[in-house]
Amino acid sequence: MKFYKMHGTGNDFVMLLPEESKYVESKNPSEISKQLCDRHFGIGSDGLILMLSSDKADLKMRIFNADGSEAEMCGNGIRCFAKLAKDMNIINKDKIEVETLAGIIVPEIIKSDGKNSLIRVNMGIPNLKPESIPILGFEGKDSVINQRIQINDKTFLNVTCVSMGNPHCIIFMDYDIKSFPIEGIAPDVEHSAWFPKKTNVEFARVISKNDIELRVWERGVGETLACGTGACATAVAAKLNGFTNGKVNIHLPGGILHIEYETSNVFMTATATLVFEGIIEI
Ligand SMILES: N[C@H](CCC[C@H](N)C(=O)O)C(=O)O
Repeated sequence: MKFYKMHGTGNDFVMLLPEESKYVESKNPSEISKQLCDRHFGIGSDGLILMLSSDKADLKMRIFNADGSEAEMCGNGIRCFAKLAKDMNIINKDKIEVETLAGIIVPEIIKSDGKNSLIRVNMGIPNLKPESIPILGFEGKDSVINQRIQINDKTFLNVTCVSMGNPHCIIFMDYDIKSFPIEGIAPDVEHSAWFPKKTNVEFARVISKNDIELRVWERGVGETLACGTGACATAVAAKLNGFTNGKVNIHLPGGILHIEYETSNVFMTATATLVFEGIIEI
């Protein structure tokens, strides 16, 4: 089976074209994702992305995490998806509509030099309602902004929660997040009873009105070099808390994601890169 290995600011994916995607979908995509994403026994990646036909949009994208769980959306992944669909002539336009479990998402190729493409994505409208994150314990509230929750007997956190179709729990810190041992608390947050569908966990330090430093512990993966929906959710959370303006550079270990958010849709601009292609037996 042919596959394409791609990344968006260091968040890497095994990508399949429609024929292979249909085959995998007809088998057990969750198990296959675990096999292909394994960094020792498989190709190695943060996730598996299927490219499928859609009766609601130009194409349909399904994203499976390295642990086999299916996510609603993937920001870095949809940039890779748009690049691959155009480069392989699956679609012959630069701006496409993609059906996802988070709704119709619209990536647009701004420029491309073959290996790398610059892509701007309309990521849709963030959802702040507790029942949409979902997070328990805030019934009747409109949002969860800077709220204190207890994670375990020794950990209390001030959190802001945002859904980009997938759940995000953002923790703002005012000290060096590079050296902070996020693996010490992130898994407990990811699997906390507060979050019935688990959650992605963001550790953010505001550098200026236009810059945030970010590390992300992703649901179903662990720490990644970048997270597109996480960067969008963090930009929304920072604006809601009055920390930043509408245009924010999110500085992640894998690179910078440029986010625009005023009051409605969130836009993300960054690159997508083809690393290699290959054949694997499954
Ligand atoms: N692990 C995420 C899905 C991948 C999102 C991330 N890679 C991105 O770029 O948005 C979740 O379970 O919600």
